[in-house]
Amino acid sequence: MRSLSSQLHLDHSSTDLSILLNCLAVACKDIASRLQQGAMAGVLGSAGEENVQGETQKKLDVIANDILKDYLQDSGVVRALASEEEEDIVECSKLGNYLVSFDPLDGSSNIDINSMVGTIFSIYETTAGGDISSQDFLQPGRNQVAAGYVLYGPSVMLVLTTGNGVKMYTLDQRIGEFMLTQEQVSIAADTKEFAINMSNQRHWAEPMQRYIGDLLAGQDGPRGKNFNMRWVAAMVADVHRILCRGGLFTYPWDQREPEKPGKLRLMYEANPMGMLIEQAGGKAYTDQGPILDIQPSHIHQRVPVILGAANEVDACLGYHLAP
Ligand SMILES: O=P(O)(O)OC[C@H]1O[C@](O)(COP(=O)(O)O)[C@@H](O)[C@@H]1O
Ligand SMILES: [Mg+2]
Ligand SMILES: [Mg+2]
Repeated sequence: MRSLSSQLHLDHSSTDLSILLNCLAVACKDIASRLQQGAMAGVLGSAGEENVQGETQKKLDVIANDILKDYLQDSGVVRALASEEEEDIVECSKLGNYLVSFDPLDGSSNIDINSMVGTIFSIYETTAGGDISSQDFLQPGRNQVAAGYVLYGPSVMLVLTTGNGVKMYTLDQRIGEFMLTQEQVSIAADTKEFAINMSNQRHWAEPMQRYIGDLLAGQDGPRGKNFNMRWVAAMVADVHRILCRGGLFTYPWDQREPEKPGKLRLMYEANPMGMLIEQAGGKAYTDQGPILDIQPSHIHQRVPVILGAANEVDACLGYHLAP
């Protein structure tokens, strides 16, 4: 069995990138241990504050954010970070060569019901030595040098790409190490499973209404096959299922808040998941084009997301192109 650090060494990741990835892994082990304590440590429930997105923060959103910030600031290799829970970027080390964006706890509505949550991260290189600003973060997802997530489920898993496929690691709790458990993750091009929050159906655009309507029609409809549906309400867990057994995930545009073109955040949800999905042979799009080609305009920008099995993403996009 190979540990994360041995694998990073074999992958020829630059030393600084290995330091950064190991540092993220340690921070997530710390978060996992707080989650495991749950109600016993008094960490459940609301923090009584709102984040920059106007969402009520859970105590664990704040705790996970602080843990990641502390470890990354002390790593010596991070120039600055951006987080869902921070309005502005946070400067780290002047000598650092990496920019890290993260969602400290994805799926936080699951915390209080002891269901799955995760940490999602996206890494860019930077040469910005002097002043650094949020502008330095506004690079297309195509420029990411690494992306991944840690899923806090029945087992704790790290899923990582450094641009050469996707690997899965499982935390061996006895020795406190992430061990390589799947070397080549690959998503089948076809699927019979989709993930969407159906309660928003009436708010979607007409092409998405038609597409999902045809999936629901099953073998009697134009698709000629029955589809199953799953929704964990944590993108990290829904994407993990897709990497494990295929499927399509979408959080589409809807008309509820016209100034927000989607719910999911580009820099620390859509881009890192987009890189993982593409690296596993799937597709990651908005209704306009590939997520990874978007030129971001804001660190907290939102986008519609359609990702997963390549042929099914194409099928969904076909409805958006059709007259
Ligand atoms: O509650 P909804 O509308 O189904 O939204 C669920 C989506 O919201 C998110 O939870 C947003 O993430 P946060 O918990 O980090 O805010 C996604 O992970 C998930 O796909
Ligand atoms: Mg999230
Ligand atoms: Mg979050």
